[in-house]
Amino acid sequence: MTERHDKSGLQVASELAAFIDERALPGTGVETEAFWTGLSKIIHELGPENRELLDRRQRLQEQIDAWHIERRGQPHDHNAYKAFLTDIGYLAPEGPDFEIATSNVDPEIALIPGPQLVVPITNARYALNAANARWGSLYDALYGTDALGSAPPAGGYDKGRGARVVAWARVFLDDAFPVAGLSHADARRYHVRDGALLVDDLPLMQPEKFVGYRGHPKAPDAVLLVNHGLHVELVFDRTHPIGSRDQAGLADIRLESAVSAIMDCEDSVACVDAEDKVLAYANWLGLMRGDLTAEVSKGGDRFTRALSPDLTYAAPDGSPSSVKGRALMLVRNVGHLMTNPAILDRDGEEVFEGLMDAMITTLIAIHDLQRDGGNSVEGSVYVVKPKMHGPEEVAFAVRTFDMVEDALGLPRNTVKIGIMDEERRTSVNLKECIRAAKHRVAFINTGFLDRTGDEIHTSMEAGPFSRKDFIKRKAWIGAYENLNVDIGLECGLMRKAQIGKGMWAMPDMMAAMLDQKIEHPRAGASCAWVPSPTAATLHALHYHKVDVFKVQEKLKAGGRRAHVDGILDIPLATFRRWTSEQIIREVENNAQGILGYVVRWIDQGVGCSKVPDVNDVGLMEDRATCRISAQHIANWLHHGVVSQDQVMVALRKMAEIVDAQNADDPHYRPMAPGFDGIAFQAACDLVFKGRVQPSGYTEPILHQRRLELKRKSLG
Ligand SMILES: CC(=O)SCCNC(=O)CCNC(=O)[C@H](O)C(C)(C)COP(=O)(O)OP(=O)(O)OC[C@H]1O[C@@H](n2cnc3c(N)ncnc32)[C@H](O)[C@@H]1OP(=O)(O)O
Ligand SMILES: O=CC(=O)O
Ligand SMILES: [Mg+2]
Repeated sequence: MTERHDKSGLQVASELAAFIDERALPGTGVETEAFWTGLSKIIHELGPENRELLDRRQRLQEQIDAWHIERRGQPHDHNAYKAFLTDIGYLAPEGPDFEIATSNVDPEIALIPGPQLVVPITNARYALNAANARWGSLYDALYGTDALGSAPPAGGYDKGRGARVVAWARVFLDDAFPVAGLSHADARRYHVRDGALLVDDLPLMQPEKFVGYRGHPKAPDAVLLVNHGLHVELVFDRTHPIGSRDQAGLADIRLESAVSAIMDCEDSVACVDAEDKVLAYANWLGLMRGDLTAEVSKGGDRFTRALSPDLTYAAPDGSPSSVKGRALMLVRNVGHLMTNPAILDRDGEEVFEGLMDAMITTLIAIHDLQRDGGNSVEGSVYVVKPKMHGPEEVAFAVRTFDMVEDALGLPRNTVKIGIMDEERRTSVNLKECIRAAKHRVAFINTGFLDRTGDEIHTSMEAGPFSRKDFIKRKAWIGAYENLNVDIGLECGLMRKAQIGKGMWAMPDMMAAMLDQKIEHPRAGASCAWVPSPTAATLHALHYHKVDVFKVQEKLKAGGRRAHVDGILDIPLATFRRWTSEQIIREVENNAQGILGYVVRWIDQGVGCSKVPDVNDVGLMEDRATCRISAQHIANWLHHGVVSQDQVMVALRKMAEIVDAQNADDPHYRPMAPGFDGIAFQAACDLVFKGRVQPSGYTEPILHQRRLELKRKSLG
């Protein structure tokens, strides 16, 4: 039984109440009474509206289901479908042109295209690493991954591999910072004379790209360069193992990498109650106060990880200068769907978690607003709001933050919103969604993973979908990605807000990422998601190659390339000439991803995992990828592509494989041979009850099953 305190009519779990009263509020200038009264007002005034929005989602889904059921067996009539979606209000009329009016936006959001790292906020060690991933070693990223074609060797330093890394990095320098008549590969000396960088004795072709140095101008310890807004630090040290072998003494090339980082309270975490929410909020507090630390033991060493300081330099003229040492941090709140038992309302009902997140994460960010040299130099708070369906839900988020600002005494529009374009009703009404947040919007982003899950769920009754990999190759996704950029540009996001693209979900496949993710900046994205600091460093190279603002200018001049009609093209399996092996392999692949993810979520509270697929490629799995896999099996089950028995056989077979994959984890509880644990049951629920989950989300089942496990372990 949770111990609770009455706070202005709210029944608040005591650990959350203590956290707010004793840790979050002090130092913000917000009175305890004002906070709880404000939260109570928000919960009681906005709660019913929140519920109504969810009911509307449900009603629309039922209408869409019925439309497809009535027409089963008939050819799809696109025009009739579109007219129907307009009639029921799923497709809203598009209003006149406008430009966003977001103010006080930090340069990392408005002016510096670059990687955006996402990290589960409940893991302090990773969260600190993410904040510090503003800077990363190019040499390490190339040496320590498969980026140059082969996996890193075990054992000591491989000189041949090191030489290849150095040569590759010199080509990067030649591309980004050319010197007329000299390759960086042949350079022997970097020095500063009369405010200019000389490589040997030659200037850069674009001398303005030299922006600072550390140490003596004649033999600097570091040189700072900038290209397309991203900094590059050349580190010189002739005593360093690498620098000592380098003719110019170049020991490393450090790249400005994760320009921004999303501290995630949503799909990469497992927060089901007050205990979990306090962990998430406490880490956010540490980041906003700047005093978060984590004890790390690694490779036999133990050390304390803290936030990196800014980097200080002399500008070319010798005056002191600095560059940010940490990524600009955004916080992802949960969406409008879930409730959480951490707080009960005056009727004893769980409150909407999104309202709680809005108030508490903003309160915590006041610690940053009140200090210099912290996160936002512009005095803004950046909240990423996921899984919103259409303009009315965006408007609701805006009103929520209006009330939060009033309660916390913050100037209007202090809170900026990142709109995840990851539900179909948002994609098809994107312009109106942006309009609804025109004073707050700091980014739009194509969260294609959730978006794929919603694609399947929305049209569940339309027929069987293509195999997962083929869904990605159909017309809808190109239209969705293009229209997101086109509308973002049309609404004036260029140089005011980010236009972002989605996650690279294969964390170990860095060669493939280097090859493919350049398409994101080429498509006009000013940021795109990466799963790790190393991926951020490698993805940064793409923004050195592509001048995103030039691309955006060209795209803007060209107008819209895609239309809602393209987005509405449902990626059903048209020919269905699958062999039974292909069908089983598809189901097993999905089952493996679900089980590998769910077993750690339920049993260990880990919200994001790397899970091998059937080809043994480690995939980043979070709630959104789980949503896709579960919805996919649910869709094939519903249309008789596979039977319930076949799915159960696949789940059991893959559970054994997942058990074997986790054999080295001392905390792991195998699912086989009993298949009667809560985690296995949760995976079965996700699949067999997937069709009736709200929008196909996995949260309700995951939360319920994890709470069940927590209750059980407490006896
Ligand atoms: C659809 C969506 O919503 S996508 C958004 C949600 N997804 C995410 O947030 C992905 C975040 N990424 C992760 O959680 C992890 O990278 C995983 C689970 C994919 C892989 O984790 P692991 O197997 O532990 O990674 P791996 O062993 O390769 O690397 C661990 C090291 O990388 C660091 N690391 C890995 N991911 C991150 C990250 N996202 N941020 C910061 N550091 C990270 C760790 O701190 C650790 O370094 P350390 O020992 O110095 O602390
Ligand atoms: O949140 C991101 C997604 O792809 O979903
Ligand atoms: Mg998502």
